[in-house]
Amino acid sequence: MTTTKNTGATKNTGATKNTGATEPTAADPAAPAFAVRDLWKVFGPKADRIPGNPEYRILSTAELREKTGCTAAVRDVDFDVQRGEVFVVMGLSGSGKSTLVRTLTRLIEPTSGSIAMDGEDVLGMDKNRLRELRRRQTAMVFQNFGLLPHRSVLDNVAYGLEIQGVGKAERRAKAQEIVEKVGLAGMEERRPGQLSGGQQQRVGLARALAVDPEVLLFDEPFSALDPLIRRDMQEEVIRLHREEGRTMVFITHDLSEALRLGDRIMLMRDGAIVQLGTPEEIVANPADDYVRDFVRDVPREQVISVRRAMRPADAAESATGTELAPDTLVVDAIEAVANSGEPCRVVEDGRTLGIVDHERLLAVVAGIDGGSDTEGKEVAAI
Ligand SMILES: Nc1ncnc2c1ncn2[C@@H]1O[C@H](COP(=O)(O)OP(=O)(O)OP(=O)(O)O)[C@@H](O)[C@H]1O
Repeated sequence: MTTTKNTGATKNTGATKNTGATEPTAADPAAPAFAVRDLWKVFGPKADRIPGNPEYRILSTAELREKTGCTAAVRDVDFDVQRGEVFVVMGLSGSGKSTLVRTLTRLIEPTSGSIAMDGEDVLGMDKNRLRELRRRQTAMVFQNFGLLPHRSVLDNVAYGLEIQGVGKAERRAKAQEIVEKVGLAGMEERRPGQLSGGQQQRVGLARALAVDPEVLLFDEPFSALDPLIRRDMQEEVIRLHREEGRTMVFITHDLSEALRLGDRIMLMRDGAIVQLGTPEEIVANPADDYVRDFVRDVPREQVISVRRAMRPADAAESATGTELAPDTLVVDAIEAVANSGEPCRVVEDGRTLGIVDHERLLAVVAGIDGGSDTEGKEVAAI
């Protein structure tokens, strides 16, 4: 059985303007950027027999491959990407990240399930509508940059606008604006081969931004860059996100990159979701040993907030002492407690939620806070 659920009406049947472009579809303002349900992508012979067959569904990826010759790259995946968030997809090599993200715009055709973008059924889109989705609503940034070697930086950046049919003067003006935005002013006439890796990726980023997409899709864009340049590019993405609030789906296998960029992180293993949560949730409460392995070396105090570290306040404590906001990081709270020489209060809207003291904060640093996700829950004694 190949279940293709209809999670949203197809609002555009591909009516074309005389430019050859399809009228952009009116988005449902309340819908998430992407809503993905029961999604499977199986590669191999007669792939569509796999998702609906309970006998196959319970097999591990390796067993399934052995028994059927098929690879389930994405297995029964459900998630939403909220508008304006940086949604990171993480996992080891072969866990299905690229396949999953490519199914969102049907660069890879899913085997079964449903995908809605802004409430519109992506699997129900015809060819014209799909082209519009790929050219205008989304843009992808790849690891290998994907630049045209014989074109100048400016013309590479303008390329997406060119295939949209935008006139030369207009697209070059727009490209110039974006080139400046990503810090490449003065390099407009160079060829990609005359740029460093980091600069080439800035061109890739600028090309994606030039079409003014709702969603930017990044497939390990910085993994070929050396660490310092990589850091620069991450800062660039954070800055652009802060300035523009664009939805971003970002694939990486680098945890520090995921923690730095992600509003939420989805961890995949063998095509399935192992855990989906904020960086803090994942570091504080890894779902299983696979996730625990990923987060083992994370400096917990730089990710976990006092909301998770606090204990209940007793009557005498609730009115005095230094105040901290609930999202204060433990690393900053340690300094506050040290400076004030006494426990600090976690306060929200004038109400004391709890207390953090040395014991609580050190328990987080030492990773012996019991993975508490309950405000004020007791921690293991240290
Ligand atoms: N066209 C294909 N035909 C057959 N199997 C494929 C195909 N594309 C991907 N796969 C398999 O699907 C699984 C998931 O691959 P995918 O590239 O999505 O993983 P990934 O997490 O992005 O890996 P990486 O980090 O190495 O890029 C792997 O086992 C891969 O071999």
